[in-house]
Amino acid sequence: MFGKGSREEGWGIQVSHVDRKFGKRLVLQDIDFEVKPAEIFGLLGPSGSGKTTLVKLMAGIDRPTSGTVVVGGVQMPRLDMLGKIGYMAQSDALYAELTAKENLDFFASLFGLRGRGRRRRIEEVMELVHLTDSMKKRVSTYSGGMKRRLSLAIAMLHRPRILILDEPTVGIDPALRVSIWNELRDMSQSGTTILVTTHVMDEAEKCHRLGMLRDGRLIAVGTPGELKASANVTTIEEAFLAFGGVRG
Ligand SMILES: Nc1ncnc2c1ncn2[C@@H]1O[C@H](COP(=O)(O)OP(=O)(O)OP(=O)(O)O)[C@@H](O)[C@H]1O
Repeated sequence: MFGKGSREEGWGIQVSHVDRKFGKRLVLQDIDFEVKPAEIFGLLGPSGSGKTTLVKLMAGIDRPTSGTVVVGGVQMPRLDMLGKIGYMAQSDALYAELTAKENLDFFASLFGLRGRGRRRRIEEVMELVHLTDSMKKRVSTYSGGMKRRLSLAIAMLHRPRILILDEPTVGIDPALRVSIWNELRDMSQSGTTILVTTHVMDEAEKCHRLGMLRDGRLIAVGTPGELKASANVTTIEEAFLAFGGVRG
């Protein structure tokens, strides 16, 4: 199911008994699950349920209060893993006064991409997010959706083994959303492990497996089919409500 990447060991993510506290507030509680190599794993949950807090631990930009996060066999956070992970945060980390091309060049340098390969890869990712014609425009003139697309292009630039995307398709129109999901599927088929957060139910259906978060707890994990079957419902939305104990 997961294509040729499934033969490669070690590029999964293991989250083991993770708690994250901010002061006295327990924002993540005993989170325990695994993302398999080359899988598209979706984290689904309402606003404030802890999705961003959890993906930051996996991206290695925060550390758990207790428990462990292991990515590609390495316990996080670890600085030398950052080059192997593509992370797209919810708020865009772009230089507004620079053009898209200058932003891409900057991140390409950080990732050690050089020469003709770098130019080709920049063209590829910009084509993918339909921004080729806006390559030379300043990011300050971009719309919100264009900034999201540029952030996605940057996250994919260095062909990371693990791609962590926090709400990647917010503000992106439906046609482009479809092409981005097609690309995510292709990447997973060629071995990239993808963790994506969403509250869009039809996107959740496209993931190989889902984890449902509610109030900092993982209330269910499984394929979309398994989750619907075990809740005896026909939609992911209903399954989420059933697992949360709040049937509509
Ligand atoms: N640095 C912090 N200090 C204190 N509280 C925090 C901090 N970061 C997050 N929180 C709290 O943790 C909870 C979970 O936040 P988080 O951003 O992880 O949720 P989310 O599921 O990603 O929500 P959304 O979909 O709205 O982004 C929230 O109540 C938030 O206020």
